[in-house]
Amino acid sequence: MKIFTTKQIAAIDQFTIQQEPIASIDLMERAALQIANWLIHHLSNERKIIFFAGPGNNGGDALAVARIMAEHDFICEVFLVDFGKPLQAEPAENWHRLKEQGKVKLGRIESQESIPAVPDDAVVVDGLFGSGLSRKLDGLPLQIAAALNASRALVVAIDIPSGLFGEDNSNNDLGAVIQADYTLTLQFPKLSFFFPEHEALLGRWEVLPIGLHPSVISETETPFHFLTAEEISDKIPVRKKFSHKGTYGHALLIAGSYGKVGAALLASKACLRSGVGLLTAHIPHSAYQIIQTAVPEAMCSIDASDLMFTEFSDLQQFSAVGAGPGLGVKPNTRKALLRLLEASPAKLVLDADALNILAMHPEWLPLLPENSILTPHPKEFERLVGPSGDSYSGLQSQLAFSQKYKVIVVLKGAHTRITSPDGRVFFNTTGNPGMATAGSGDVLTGIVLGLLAQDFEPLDAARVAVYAHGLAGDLATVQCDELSLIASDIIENLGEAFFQIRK
Ligand SMILES: NC(=O)C1=CN([C@@H]2O[C@H](COP(=O)(O)OP(=O)(O)OC[C@H]3O[C@@H](n4cnc5c(N)ncnc54)[C@H](OP(=O)(O)O)[C@@H]3O)[C@@H](O)[C@H]2O)[C@H](O)CC1
Ligand SMILES: [K+]
Repeated sequence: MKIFTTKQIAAIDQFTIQQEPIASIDLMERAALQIANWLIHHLSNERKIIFFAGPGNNGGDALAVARIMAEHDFICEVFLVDFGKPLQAEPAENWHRLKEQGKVKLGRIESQESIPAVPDDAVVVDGLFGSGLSRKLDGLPLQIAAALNASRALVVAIDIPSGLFGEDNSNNDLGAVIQADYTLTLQFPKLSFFFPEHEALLGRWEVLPIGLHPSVISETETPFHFLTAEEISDKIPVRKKFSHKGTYGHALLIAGSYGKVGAALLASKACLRSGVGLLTAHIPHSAYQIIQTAVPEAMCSIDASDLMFTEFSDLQQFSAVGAGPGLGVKPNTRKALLRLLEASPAKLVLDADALNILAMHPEWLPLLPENSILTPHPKEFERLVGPSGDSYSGLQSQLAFSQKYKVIVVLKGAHTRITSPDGRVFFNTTGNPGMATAGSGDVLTGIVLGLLAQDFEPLDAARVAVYAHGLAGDLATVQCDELSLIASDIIENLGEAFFQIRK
C-alpha cells in the first residue's frame, strides 16, 4: 500500500472534494464521525474528554468530534487555542455548530495562564496541529504540549501527534511533541510513523478510512509503501501437479563456524520450509553430524576446515546462494567470501558476518552482483554505511546505498524496511518485539534464500520473506508470550504464515 507525503494527502483531499463531489465541511464530518466512532467504542462515557483545538482543519476535526461525542452523552470540554486570528472556513463552521448545540463547555487558551489543569483520569483529544504543521512547536503550543506531557491523562491524537512532521523530523525537537497514547490517523499512515524514535510519541496508531477518491490514490506516485498480504499473495506460485523437486531450485547456504553451527541449522530449516526443492548446506567439517542429524532434508557440502568457511566448489548447480549466518570473520573466511563475490552468483543473499566482512572491506562492495539482497540489522548497517543519526536520514543513506551498489537492502527492525535500486521503499507491518531474539535473522536469511532459489524476483523474495517471517512470529505469539519466543518458533509457524498470505 502506498504511503503519501502530507502534501500529497492535501492534494488527494482536494481532488476528492471536486470529483466525488463532496463539500469540504462534509469530508471533515466524515473524518470526525470515524474518530468519534472509535472513541465511543474504546472509552467509557464516565471519563471526561478534553479537546484541544488548533487553528486549522485538525482543530476543525476536534470541534466536530466533540459535538458528535456530546450527542452520545459523553462529558466534553473544548479549549480553542487563540492565535489572535479568527477561525476560517470549516473550523469556523464547526465552532459555530458546537456553540449552537450548547452541550459542550467551551474555553479559550490565550496565554500560559489559561492552559487548564488536566485531571489524571481525563482523556485528552489532541487537535492542535495535524498534517499542516509548518514549523516546530514554540511559544503557546509548546507550553500546551509540555503541560499535556506532564499530565497522566490518556492522550488520543487526531491524525498525527501535534508537533510531529509527517516525513522529515531530522531538525525537529522531539521533546516538544505531544506524546499520544493512541494516534487515529486519517486514511493513510504517515512516513514518520515507521521510524522507531517516534514510537513513544505515536503510541498505538490506527488508520481510519475516510473514503478519499480511489482513482487519485491509484494515480498518485510515491516511492514509499507498506507491505500487505493482498499485494504479495500473487507472488507465491501455486505448485503444479507434475512438478518435481528440480522445479523448485537448488539453494546453497554457506553458514556456521565452530561454536555457531546453530545459525546454519536455523537458516537451513527455514530455507526448506520456504519451498525450495533442494538445499545444500556448506558447513565446516565439525558441523557435519549436527546438521545431518538435525536437518536430514539438507545435503551437506563439507569445508576442508574443521572450524570455518574457507572454500567452495562450482556454483553452476545452484539457483541461489546465501552466505553469512554464523560464519565468523577470520582471515580465511574473508578470503573465501571475496572469491564468492568474484564468482558473481546470479542470485545472492548476504547476512550477518558476510556483511561484517564487507564493512571491513568496503572496496569489495562494487563486486556485489546486481540485485543481491543484504539483510543487515541496524548495527551491521551502521558498520556498512556509517552512523546516520535519525531514521529519516538513515533512510536516505539506505536508499543511496541501494542505488549506488544496485542491491536490495533489508534493514531489520520493528518496521523492517526494504530499499530497492529503483528508489522504492517498503516497510513491513508484521512481526513483534518477541522476534528480537537470537537466530531470528538467520531464519529470515533462510527464507529469502529459499524463495530466491525458486526463481522469485529478488525484490519479491525480499518482500515475501520479510512479511512471512514477521507473520510467523506473530502466529507464534498466539500460543506463547512474546518474552518466550525463540527463533525455532518462527520456523514452526512458517507453514501457517504462507497459508494465510495465500488466502
Ligand atoms: N485528507 C485528510 O486526511 C483530511 C484531513 N483533515 C484534517 O486536516 C488536517 C490538516 O489541516 P490543515 O488545516 O492543513 O493543517 P493543521 O490543522 O495541521 O494546521 C494548520 C494551521 O496551523 C498553523 N501552524 C502550523 N504549524 C504551526 C506552529 N508550529 N505553530 C503555530 N501555528 C502553526 C498554520 O499556520 P501557518 O502560519 O503555517 O499558515 C495553519 O493555520 C489533517 O491533519 C486532518 O486532521 C480534514 O478534516 C479531513 C480530510
Ligand atoms: K493532532
